[in-house]
Amino acid sequence: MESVLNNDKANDAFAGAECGGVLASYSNPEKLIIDTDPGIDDSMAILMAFQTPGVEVLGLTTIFGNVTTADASRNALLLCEIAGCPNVPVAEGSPAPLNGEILRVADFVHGSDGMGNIFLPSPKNMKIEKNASEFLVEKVSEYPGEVSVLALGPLTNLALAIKRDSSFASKVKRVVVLGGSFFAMGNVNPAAEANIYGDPEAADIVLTSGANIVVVGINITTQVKFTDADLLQLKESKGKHAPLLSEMCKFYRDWHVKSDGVYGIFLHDPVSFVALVRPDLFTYKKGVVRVETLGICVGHTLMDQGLKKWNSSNPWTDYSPVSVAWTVNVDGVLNYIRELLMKP
Ligand SMILES: O=c1[nH]c(=O)c2ncn([C@@H]3O[C@H](CO)[C@@H](O)[C@H]3O)c2[nH]1
Repeated sequence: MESVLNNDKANDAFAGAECGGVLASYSNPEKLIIDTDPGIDDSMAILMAFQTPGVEVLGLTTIFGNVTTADASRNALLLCEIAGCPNVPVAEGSPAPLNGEILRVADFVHGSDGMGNIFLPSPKNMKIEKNASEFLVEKVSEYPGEVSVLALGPLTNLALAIKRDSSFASKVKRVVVLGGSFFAMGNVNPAAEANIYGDPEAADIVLTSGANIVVVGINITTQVKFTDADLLQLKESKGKHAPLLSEMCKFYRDWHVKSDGVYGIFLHDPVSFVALVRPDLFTYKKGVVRVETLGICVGHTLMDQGLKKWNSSNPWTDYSPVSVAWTVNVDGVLNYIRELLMKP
């Protein structure tokens, strides 16, 4: 897979980004919508996107997961303001999964404000009137084949966009999904990862939709950590958003110590953003992915790796394959994240 940034431009990658990260020299910026439930690591990824030259953030769409959908919209508006891009639209998404039942909001991971209990003042701007699925359909229809979506939360809004417009899957350029855990354990329970668990029906619709999809599971993202030493380096750095992010990360770090015995943090959402702009830092395997929607393994993602010619058809038969991140260049991804977050 090609990098969004060609080599010459990659060398300039951290110089002089404007709002939306678009440099004048980028005649063809990557148009991006971030579907998100911010969330501490979501906030990191969003601020990284705004700082990345060659990436034009068309808007943020919001979803429940780490916080309620209403709080996700508030945090998304705040993040646009903090990034210096207050006019980037925020379209609020579904308050609940397709089956109507929110099983949990992960305030124990992100604090009751979703930002590590730092309780920032309210944003000045308002969400737009269009809802998330309307906004997603509108933008992919306006720029067919040009809009990428970075999906950092449960996939309800994307499933609703697919239901709203049967050509959505063919018009979206690419969807990078942070979700699932492939042949590894989950983070909600042994079977399920939080984003897929948040709306398994939606995830199954999106992953079998035929869209050009890259899935980054937590079997990949948990390989990329900021240790306590990295967090200290972030705090002491001259990064534009370093003071805010290091304040936010305290709560998230303490959760990792309690929950995983990790003295640091997993960089789930930033790693997924890197998969979008530097796909060359990962390898991929293609296969059909289905999601369990019933029983004790609800939310489990299971991929047919294509290792066997099945004797009869099964629930994986005849669906389009997706690209599943298989390996990650940990140092390459960490360096990319450090550059974006720690450089002035
Ligand atoms: O419910 C959760 N439990 C966790 O342990 C956990 N660790 C991280 N996360 C968030 O869910 C996504 C990855 O599964 C990211 O947005 C994390 O912030 C978690 N959510």
